[in-house]
Amino acid sequence: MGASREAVALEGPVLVIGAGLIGGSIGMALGHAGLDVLVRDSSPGTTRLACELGVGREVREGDEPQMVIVATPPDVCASVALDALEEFPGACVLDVASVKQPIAQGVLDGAAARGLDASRYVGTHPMAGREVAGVVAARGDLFRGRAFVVVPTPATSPRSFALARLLGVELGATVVEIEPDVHDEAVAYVSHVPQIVSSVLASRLTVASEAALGLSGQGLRDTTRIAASDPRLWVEILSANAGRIAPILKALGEDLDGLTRAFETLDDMDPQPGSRARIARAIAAGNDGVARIPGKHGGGAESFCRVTVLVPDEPGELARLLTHMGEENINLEDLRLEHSLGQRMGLAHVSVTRVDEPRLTAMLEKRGWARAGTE
Ligand SMILES: NC(=O)c1ccc[n+]([C@@H]2O[C@H](COP(=O)([O-])OP(=O)(O)OC[C@H]3O[C@@H](n4cnc5c(N)ncnc54)[C@H](O)[C@@H]3O)[C@@H](O)[C@H]2O)c1
Ligand SMILES: O=C(O)C(=O)C[C@]1(C(=O)O)C=C[C@@H](O)C=C1
Repeated sequence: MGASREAVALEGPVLVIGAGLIGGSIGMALGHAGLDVLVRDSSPGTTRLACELGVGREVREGDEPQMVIVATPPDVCASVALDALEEFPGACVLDVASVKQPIAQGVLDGAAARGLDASRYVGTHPMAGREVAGVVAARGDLFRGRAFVVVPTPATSPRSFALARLLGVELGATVVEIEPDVHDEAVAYVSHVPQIVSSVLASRLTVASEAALGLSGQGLRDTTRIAASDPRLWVEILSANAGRIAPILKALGEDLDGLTRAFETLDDMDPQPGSRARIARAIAAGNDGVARIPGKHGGGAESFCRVTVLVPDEPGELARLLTHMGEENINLEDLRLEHSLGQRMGLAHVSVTRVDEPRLTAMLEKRGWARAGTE
């Protein structure tokens, strides 16, 4: 498939079906690039909201999209894609779901049964998202610098494949081609099991005391951010990849059982030899695993520099820091706050481009802000 590419341009119109976080973010990015973006959601109110938020415009009679992007939950992707193949006979139809094999199979089987042209279908998966759902959380720069996986089926035409690649490029992402089952095995490791572990870990906090939670630092926040994800969406994603998730969870369970035994014996008056070594091995194996993740923050953030500034916990202080940056014409790329109840200082993690970093450092010094580190 990769070898035979046609000269084709992504010109639009592009119809986005499913105007949530991902569909909305794609629409915003493509609209920003000057394409005519059409929006359709099963909820008419969401369609209107998406249009008001700048995702695109509503579909009009006679519209003939060049591309249809299905950004609905995974359980309905295949049927929505099949309906789109039927409704728009000139369009390339793709989906962006987090699992690929069952959807590809559903489209191929459905197309054969309904006499539709499956060569116009191609699966994709932008490897970027957020823990919040819905179009209100959409951002046009969500996919910049991230992987955009293109997952053709044996039926996908070179034209559809080329258009899907062009979509990834237009989103500012790095295009990667993978087969459906290889994709699903990969995301079980890098996305699905991490989601489950984060959720299970965070669920332990429901029995922790208020006093304990008041001590929460960045370690807990780093490991639980995605525990805020939407259960309705994730039950569909995870159940569509159950066979690949189960063995990884089983291995994880065995690791946890071994560690549990080690901690139980360490707690005895006469601990068994080897328990400390077992714990050390577990932490060291984690070092090995994390060292294999390419790029510290994943993709695009590499080009940013994160400066941590101490901000007094007083009204208006954060606004004062941002005003100082604005006055020096330093563009804020991202901002994350770390602040725990009862602490007199908060940490503002301010991301700027590497080019802006020296000016930010100089400004902080000049205006008397304390810096707690730079990454
Ligand atoms: N959230 C992420 O981090 C992420 C990242 C990459 C890919 N994905 C995939 O993108 C897809 C959308 O996820 P999301 O996070 O944007 O979800 P979301 O809940 O924010 O949006 C889904 C939208 O689809 C609409 N919808 C549901 N059924 C529909 C139908 N039959 N026809 C038209 N619209 C319908 C909903 O009303 C909603 O507006 C999923 O398949 C998901 O696996 C999600
Ligand atoms: O960063 C997040 O919030 C995500 O959950 C993104 C994430 C991921 O696991 O990397 C989640 C699901 C998607 O299918 C793709 C991306």
